[in-house]
This record gives sequence, structure tokens and C-alpha cells, in this order.
Amino acid sequence: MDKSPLPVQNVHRSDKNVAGKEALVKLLRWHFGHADFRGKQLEAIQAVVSGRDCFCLMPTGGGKSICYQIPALAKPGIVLVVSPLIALMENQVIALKEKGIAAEYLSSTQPTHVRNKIHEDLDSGKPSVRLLYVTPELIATKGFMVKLRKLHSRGLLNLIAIDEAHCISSWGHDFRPSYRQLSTLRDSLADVPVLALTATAAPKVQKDVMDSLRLRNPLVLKSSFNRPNIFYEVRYKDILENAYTDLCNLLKSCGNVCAIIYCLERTTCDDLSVHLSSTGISSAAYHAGLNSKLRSTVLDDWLSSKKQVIVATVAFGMGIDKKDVRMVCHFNMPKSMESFYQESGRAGRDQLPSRSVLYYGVEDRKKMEFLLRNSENKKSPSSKKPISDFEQIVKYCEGSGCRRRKILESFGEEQCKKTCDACKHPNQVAHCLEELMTTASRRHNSSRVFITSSNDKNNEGQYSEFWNRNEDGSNSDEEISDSDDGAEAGKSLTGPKLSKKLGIDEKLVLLERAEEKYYESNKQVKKSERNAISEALRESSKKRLLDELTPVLQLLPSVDEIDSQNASEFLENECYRKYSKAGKSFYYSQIASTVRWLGTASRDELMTRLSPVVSLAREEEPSGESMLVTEPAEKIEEEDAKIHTAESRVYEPTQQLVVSPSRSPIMLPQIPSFSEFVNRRKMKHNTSLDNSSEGFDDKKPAKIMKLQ
Ligand SMILES: Nc1ncnc2c1ncn2[C@@H]1O[C@H](COP(=O)(O)OP(=O)(O)OP(=O)(O)O)[C@@H](O)[C@H]1O
Ligand SMILES: [Mg+2]
Repeated sequence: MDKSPLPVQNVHRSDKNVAGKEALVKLLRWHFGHADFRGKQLEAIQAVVSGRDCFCLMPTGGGKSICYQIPALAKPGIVLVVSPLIALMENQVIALKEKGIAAEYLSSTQPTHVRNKIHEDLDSGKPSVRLLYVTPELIATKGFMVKLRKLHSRGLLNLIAIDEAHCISSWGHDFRPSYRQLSTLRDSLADVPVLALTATAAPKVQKDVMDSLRLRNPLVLKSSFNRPNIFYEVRYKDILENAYTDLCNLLKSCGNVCAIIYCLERTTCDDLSVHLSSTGISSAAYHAGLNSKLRSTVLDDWLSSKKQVIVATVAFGMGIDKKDVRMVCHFNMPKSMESFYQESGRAGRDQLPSRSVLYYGVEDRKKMEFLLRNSENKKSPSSKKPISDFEQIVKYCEGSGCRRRKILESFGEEQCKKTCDACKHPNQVAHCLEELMTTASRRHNSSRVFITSSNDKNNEGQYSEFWNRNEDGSNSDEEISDSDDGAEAGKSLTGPKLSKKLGIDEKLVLLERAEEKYYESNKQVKKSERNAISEALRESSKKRLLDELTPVLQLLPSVDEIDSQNASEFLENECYRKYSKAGKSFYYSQIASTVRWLGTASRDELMTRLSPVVSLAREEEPSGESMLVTEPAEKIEEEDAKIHTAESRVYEPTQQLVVSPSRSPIMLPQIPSFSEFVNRRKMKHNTSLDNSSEGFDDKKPAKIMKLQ
């Protein structure tokens, strides 16, 4: 049932040719129940109601629809909305009708009698419809254009809104050739204001949209693309035991939340959905391979929360306004940062905390590169754009820096907008810091020298570590906090901005000093609880090490003397002893690097590092205190002082270790880069498969894969 309309004269103050804020807010409250406008909504509405073109760039879920829905209620006449998807039009029309707003859409999928009724209404001279949704294909037809001109000549066409306007640009991620034809609108309906709306921020796309639509002196409104309520995370398939299991556990750990999982291929959607369902997660696949009836049933079930998880190809989601999507997972890589932003942006439209989880796999990357290269060759051999777009998302996954910053930077958005010296004069600040470091380290008495970096482009990966996995048993997002002391120190110590003039030895000395200073200064500071390493975290770390070690021990020959339980406890204890004082982030990092090392270590390397456990096993009867018992931090402090220098060095791969049967200095291996790690792990896996199929000879020396 239609709500009684608010008097239009209150809204449109023709004297100033600007719609009054109060009246517009009234409309918003009356029809939509929102307390006030968000972001740039009001400015956009006021512009178009006063007859001005407007280009409106708002993040996904930012509330772009209101920018043309309110104008439709503010003036008599019609607002024409061009939308790329029938499902999207249908959804919006249903939602508007539920609010009592006269909206319709025209599409070939509707029965003839419904279409005829809408046309009759349009021809009536006093149409009741306020919002008319159409596809770009319909606009391109002669008959419909004639109808629009007629409406216009009767003063009934108030506004043309082009939703998802990036579809007009071949630079955009969802290019629709039919959108190109919208440029003719300006010729035929010269003085009707045009509102272009998009969440695609790439500057090239913006310009292309404005040029193609021939916007005249448009009001350009751009909101920040930051989605503060979304927590971004990347998980690495190649270091997961089983990505399906990991995803199941992740979904279960989040409770019965509404989620979208994007896959590259239809078969993956089907397989994954079956797998999730078999573990008790209510899910359904959605892709173009299903018939339309099944697709709409799946969509309805998901929209009405009958199904919790929808496993879909990227064909799903554009413009779907489900507010409570708590998680969007990319089980395969998206093809660009733009696609990723749009797709992950479907989480948390209600502004409540939500998650984006991207599962990165080297195989997926190769596959996508292959597909993009192929499509590139077909289009124009000179264009390298899809690949360069894809590289951005690869960097997002492989880089160790802030994920959010990478997203925003790829859209040309600076978070700080040069309001600090580090962003405004990065070279100057870097130079000062280098000077400071050199001077302070020469004097030996600086209280705190951290080597900081405001960007992670230099030497990326050399000291990198994955900071993004939540290893704590508590599963709390808070555990990975930017303000975490350990993380701060970690960034400082592992930051790559060491002077290029310094040799590796000098750099190591500086790193050691910075680390010592960090420990020193932290002795006085009472460690906050947030930075403490909890028992739950320790237990989950032990388990992680055990999970990695068990299959390794099964694959390697002659390692019977290593007990996986004892060994994982030993390794965890080693990490704890080293980093308990530095904080949780250091500890995380060390556990993660140990796990990676386990994936690549040869038998000899393993035996050497685990020699204390092996020797204990040999003695059969461990006398007195077990070395595996967690030692109090004070005692460890003394021990650490003795072994500190040795531990904090990065060892050259050729270095030989002298191992005493009892406790020996623990020499950690060099941390391989991510790609090295994955390649070596694969090589190792293949080798072991070969060996097992040929019947492995126990006496053969284990193949040692040297670190690069
Ligand atoms: N002023 C407002 N106050 C509160 N909620 C609002 C306001 N404006 C819009 N919303 C809500 O925000 C959600 C997203 O709105 P909308 O679908 O228009 O976003 P969008 O910008 O079009 O996103 P997308 O790019 O994904 O299409 C909707 O649920 C809508 O009801
Ligand atoms: Mg929208």
C-alpha cells in the first residue's frame, strides 16, 4: 500500500533552486526510516534535484541508491534508473514496493501483460510510477527512446540515474558493451540531469565514465573507500593442511553467520558446497550453470537466511543488498583489486564488524595468470592491463604490509593525505632516521633506536613474516592489533628501511642493538595483558607445530628417534624462550617461521635442530628437570643473555652447526621467502612421492635441499 506522500512544495524550493535539507531528511525518515543522511548522500541529492549532473563515488554498501530514490520522491515525475542486472532491479523494486513507493522495472523476463500495464501508465499523461528501472539494452531501442522523449516533453522525466556506472568503461572490471550506448542519452535528452553512481575508484574509470556520459559540469562527490568495519585477512593454501577443512573450521568458529564464498569455477562451487553441507554447514552453490528456477530458489533461501552460506562464482552479488553478510571468502583469487574490493565489500553493509578472507594459492595464481594472458591475447596483444591489475592483488597477498593500505592505495586514496612528515617528506624523514641510527649506534648509549619503515616496497619479503594469522586459541580479532607492542617492535626490527650504504654485517649489528634496546626498555615497562603470551596461544602453537611435524616425520627416513610430541613442545619452548619478553607478535612470527622451516627442512637439519630431544630419547631416562618443561621467564633471561648473540643472527645457509649432546646454541635457519618456501615444499613433496612409489631405501642419504 502506498504511503501518503509528503507535500512536494516543502521539498523543492524553486526560489533557490536547491532542495531544503530538512524536507529531504523528512522524506528519508518517512519512507526509509533512516535517521539522517550518510556521507555525501545529501549533497548528491541536492545537486540532482536542482538540475545539476553529479558523479557519485561511494564505497560498496555506502548507500548510493538513496541518492536517486529520494529525488524520485522529492518532485512529481519519474526517475529513470539504469541498472545492469535484472535480479538487481527486481530486488530494489520489491524493496521499494514494500515501503509503499511506486517503482517498476521493465525487462523481457516479465510477462507481456505486466509490461503492457507499465507502458500504459507511462503513456497516461499522469504516471503513478516514480522510479522506473530499465536495462541499458532497453535504452538502446528506438521505441523506448521515443517514449522517454515523450515523457520529457511533458516535463515528467526528472533524473536519469546510471547505477554501477563503471560498467560503461572498458577499464572497469565489469565492462558491459551495452552501457556504451548510454552516451546517446545526452543527445536525446539534453537537459535532464544525469547521476552516475559507482563504487569503482580507479581514476581512469572515473574519467571514462564522466566523458562517456558527457556529464556537464558535474558535481563530483567522492567518499573514502575505507571500509573500517571489515577485517581483512589472507590465508595461504600452500601452508594449510587442507584448505577445505580450514574453511569449514573458520565458518564454524564464526557461528551461524551469513557468508558468501567466491570460487573461480562452477565445479569448485559445487564441490565446496557439498563438502560444507557434509560437515553440517547449511550452504548452496550458485552459478550460471544452474537453471534460473534453481538459482532464484537458492538466492531466496540465502536472502531469507534459510541457507547460511552461498558458494558462488563472481556472477553472484552485484547490487545484492543483504545487510548482515558477516564474511566474504575468496576461495580462489579475484582477478583485480577492483573486483576484490567490490566482492569483499558485500560484507558488513550494516556497518557491523565483518571479515574478508582470501585464500591465496600459488596454483590459483598461475591459473589466473594463464586465463588473463589468454584473454589479453584474444583482445589486444598490446594491452597488459588485466595482468597489471592482477599483480596488485598478488602483492596484496604476498606482501607483508598493511592490507587496508594496499587496497586504498590501489584506488589512489591516501589514508593520511600527507598530514604528517613521514607521508609528506618521506625521503627527508628516512634520511634523518638513517642519521639517527648511525649516530646512536656509534655512541652505544641511545635509549631506543628502532628502524622504522613507512613503506614495504623495499626489500619486501626479506624479513617478512605472516602477521595475519590469528594463532591464538581465543580466536579474538583483537589479538592482532596494530598497537601491539610486539608488533611495533617487530615492524621496527624487521623493517626494511636500513641504509643501503650499510653492509649486511653492519645491518645485523644494528638489528641486534635495536633488539637489545627493545628488550632493555621493555624491562621497565610492565607488560600489558594484551601483549602477554597466553597459555591458550602456547597450546595452539604446539598443536600447529605438531600438525606440521607429524607428516614430515612420516615422510623422512631414519627419524624414529624423534618423538613428534616432544619435538613440537621443544620447538614451541624454543620460540617462547626467545620471544616471551618481546611479546606476542614476535612469538607468532617465530612460530610461523618454524612451521615453514619444518616444511622444507632435510633430515639432517631436523636432527641437528632437534638434537636435545633426540639425545634425551637416547638416554631413555631423562634425569632431573626435563628440558621441555616451560621455564620461568627470569631463568630464561639469564640463558638468553648467553645465547642472545648467536640467536639473533641470520645464518648463512653454508654455516655448519656444532652440536653438543646437551643444550646447544640454537641456530635458526634463514627464513625462506614465500615463493622459495612453496617451491621447496612442492619439490620435497614430489621427491617423497617418488621415493615412496619406488620403495624407499632407508640407507640412502636424505636428499638435502639447500636454502637458496
Ligand atoms: N542514510 C542512511 N542511513 C542508514 N542506512 C542507510 C542509509 N542510506 C542507505 N542505507 C542502507 O545502506 C545499505 C546499502 O545501501 P545501498 O544498497 O544503496 O548501497 P550501495 O552504495 O548501492 O552499495 P553497492 O555498491 O554494493 O550497490 C542499505 O541497506 C540501505 O538501507
Ligand atoms: Mg547499489
